[in-house]
Amino acid sequence: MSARIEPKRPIPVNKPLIRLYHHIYGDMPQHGLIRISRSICPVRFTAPKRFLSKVTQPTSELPDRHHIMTSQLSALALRGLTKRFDRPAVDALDLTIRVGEFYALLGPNGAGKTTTLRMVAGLLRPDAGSVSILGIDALADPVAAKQIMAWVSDEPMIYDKLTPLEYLEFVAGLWGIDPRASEKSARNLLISLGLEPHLNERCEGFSKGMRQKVALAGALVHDPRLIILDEPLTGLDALSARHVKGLLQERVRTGCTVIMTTHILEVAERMADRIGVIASGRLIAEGTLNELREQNGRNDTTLEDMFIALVDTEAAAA
Ligand SMILES: Nc1ncnc2c1ncn2[C@@H]1O[C@H](COP(=O)(O)OP(=O)(O)OP(=O)(O)O)[C@@H](O)[C@H]1O
Repeated sequence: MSARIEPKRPIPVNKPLIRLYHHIYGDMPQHGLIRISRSICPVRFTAPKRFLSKVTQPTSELPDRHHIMTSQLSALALRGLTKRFDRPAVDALDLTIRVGEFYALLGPNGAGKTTTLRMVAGLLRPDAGSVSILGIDALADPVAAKQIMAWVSDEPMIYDKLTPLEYLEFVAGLWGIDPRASEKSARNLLISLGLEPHLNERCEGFSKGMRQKVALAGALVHDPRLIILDEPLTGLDALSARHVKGLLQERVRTGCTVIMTTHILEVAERMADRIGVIASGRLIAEGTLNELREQNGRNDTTLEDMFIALVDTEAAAA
């Protein structure tokens, strides 16, 4: 059932909104910041100009697309990245991902994948080490890093009082993009994910898979060059998974870099240019599928067999 949002209705500040806001601005919103203004671009920020200027002002260090494609920059370089909770979760991790790669980060439960990606996305402070995103020191300049990066968590962060189109307008507004300029690409993005029949329905009635797709579309609104996804295909039906995979492959074709964690090894096998396997917070194997096969002396084996053998060997040595 379709439920249009009434114009000029204030949006209460709630948890998903706070998480989204915090992710982009690294700060907390206050009550009354957000107001729906007009039906054509219904979602507007009223107060956070000081934050908007942070994300919209061109950063001189921000590399342009041509420079990214022609330089020797890494899309992501982690050096000695370390995070400890009660024990080490990420242990002096070194990882380099090239521009334009589709990289699958694999590992058993608790290996440190999400913790690594949360540090890259600026949601968790490392105890030690460095994070460089397209040459930008993400720890020293997190706002500049976020301008060129998308983070899609395994728990979709969407504001479900809005329709998908309004949500994307809202996110575009957070990035300081004129909603009129972003409307067409937002619509196309949602359609490419199979959400056309639901463009004007409130997200609150959506299934988990539909919410995941809206969250993915929202993360791509500012045209990021590095897309980081934590388990993006879990819980998606076959058609939805195909839509998501198609969208990610399309982005890679246009020069974006994608880093994805997944437990669905067939997806990594089919889609990834390179695969990294981590266990106990350390990289234990990396390469193309064929390189991994060569390294492990298993010429015709599946990724699943290789993964299980690698993880078993690591566990036995620990
Ligand atoms: N906020 C936290 N507080 C305490 N321990 C944590 C926290 N977040 C993660 N950990 C611990 O850090 C380790 C790595 O967790 P992480 O979520 O990064 O693993 P993962 O590889 O993403 O696992 P999964 O495949 O199950 O999602 C685990 O031992 C986990 O219990």
